[in-house]
Amino acid sequence: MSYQFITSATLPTRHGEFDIHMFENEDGQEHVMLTVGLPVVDPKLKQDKEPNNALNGQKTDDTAPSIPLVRIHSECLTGDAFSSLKCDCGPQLNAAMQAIQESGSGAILYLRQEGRGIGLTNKIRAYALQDQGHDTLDANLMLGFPADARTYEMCSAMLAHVGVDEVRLITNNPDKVAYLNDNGIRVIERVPLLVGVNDINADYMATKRDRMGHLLDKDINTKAHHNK
Ligand SMILES: Nc1nc2c(ncn2[C@@H]2O[C@H](COP(=O)(O)OP(=O)(O)OP(=O)(O)O)[C@@H](O)[C@H]2O)c(=O)[nH]1
Ligand SMILES: [Zn+2]
Repeated sequence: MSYQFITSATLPTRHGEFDIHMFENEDGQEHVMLTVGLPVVDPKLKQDKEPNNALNGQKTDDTAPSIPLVRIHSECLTGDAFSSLKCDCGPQLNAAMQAIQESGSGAILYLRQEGRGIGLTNKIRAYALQDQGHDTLDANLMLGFPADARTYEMCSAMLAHVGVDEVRLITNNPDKVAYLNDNGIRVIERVPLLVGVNDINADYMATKRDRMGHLLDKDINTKAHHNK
């Protein structure tokens, strides 16, 4: 699948101003990238790596803070827009936007892969099964879906648009780190992000840790009481 840049504009937010870039694949599926301090690379200059780096004004030295801070965020309408307490997505998105603004250089890749890639209606079907006592992973399997149906293949094209091939990645999900490292984007550092844990989603977080390989503290339940 190929991904094409369509258009961009500025986007002022309560965290600060971002540039918002729109990408589309052949099926018309849209993905969104918010950036700070990352000039667009002229595709005509792409063959020559050194001039691009100089053009970007980044990576002029090799110290970690000059490497852009990047968050790959999968769409979660219920968490991102409706303040759902069933997951940690909304607080994660806000914390990442804030951290990227403070760092002065970075990107949010907002991937339209709602419900770990099964879509919103199927995620709500999975929520209905969770209302009956099944966990997030079993609910997906009971509906005939894999535990996680996402891909990160669009990330390379999106990051190439702003000349980024090394990142400090904000995530607890080792799949994202592995995917980037295997596909030409070097993850220099994984930056953990533990926000938005509460009494309602503590079991969901524990399932992600115990059954889905997420790199989360052992004492999530304790954290729930002072990290709302
Ligand atoms: N199918 C399904 N999707 C869910 C459920 N809860 C959240 N999601 C989706 O899961 C995605 C977020 O995935 P998470 O596992 O929370 O986090 P992650 O992106 O893998 O990892 P981090 O980078 O550490 O946040 C979003 O697309 C949500 O819509 C659920 O119970 N079932
Ligand atoms: Zn969510």
